[in-house]
Amino acid sequence: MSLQWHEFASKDELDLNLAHYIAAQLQQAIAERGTASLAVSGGRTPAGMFKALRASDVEWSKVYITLVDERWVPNDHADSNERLTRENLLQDGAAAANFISMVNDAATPHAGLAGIEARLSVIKTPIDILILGMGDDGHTASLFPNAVELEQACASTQLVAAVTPPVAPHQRITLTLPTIVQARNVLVHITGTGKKELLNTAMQEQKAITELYPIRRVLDQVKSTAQVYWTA
Ligand SMILES: O=C1O[C@H](COP(=O)(O)O)[C@@H](O)[C@H](O)[C@H]1O
Repeated sequence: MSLQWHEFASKDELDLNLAHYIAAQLQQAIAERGTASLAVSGGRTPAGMFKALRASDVEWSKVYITLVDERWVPNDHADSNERLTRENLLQDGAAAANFISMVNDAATPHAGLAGIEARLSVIKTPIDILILGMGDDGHTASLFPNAVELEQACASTQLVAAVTPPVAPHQRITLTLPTIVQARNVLVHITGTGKKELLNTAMQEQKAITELYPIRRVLDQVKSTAQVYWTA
């Protein structure tokens, strides 16, 4: 496993550079394979990058977009990663992209899982570009430390798994670790000195640490060189 760091002087600079890179990768995938697949994270970090990306010159109708993970809430809920993506990325030219939602009408993600798995079959794997965030507890996607479903989600042969975060709100659905690490291009998008320190801690060579932080488990198994996009 190797990590390539890109550091920026401001959030605007990070958002523009990351969006520019993703747009170029999407166009390259379209040129090579006819379509491109993109999996995006939610949370507080990506909105600015989404706005920059939607302004990029990409053949959006050839792009298939899904989420890295979703909170099990209606898609117009304030905490919905789909709502964040629709409001900030799937606008203007990018509205032509094909979006695959990660929620359905089932009462729980466990009950809805088979339907979401089937729906995601339109996404070609390995996913071309996959953008990870990281929480303050070292979770990435919705692979949470100490979640009862964590080991299953890290070993599953399925695309998605249902997860119950021990502390964070809402049950979740997440791409499984094997789905994530097979992606052609894995990007980690984080901001703040706390997250930089946390990621450096998670990457230390101690077995207890490797097992503690899901971000480490993922980055240890990524097939390509993962790239970190960071600003203070
Ligand atoms: O709950 C989630 O958290 C992580 C990190 O979010 P952030 O607000 O700290 O940027 C995010 O990557 C994930 O998609 C989301 O569901």
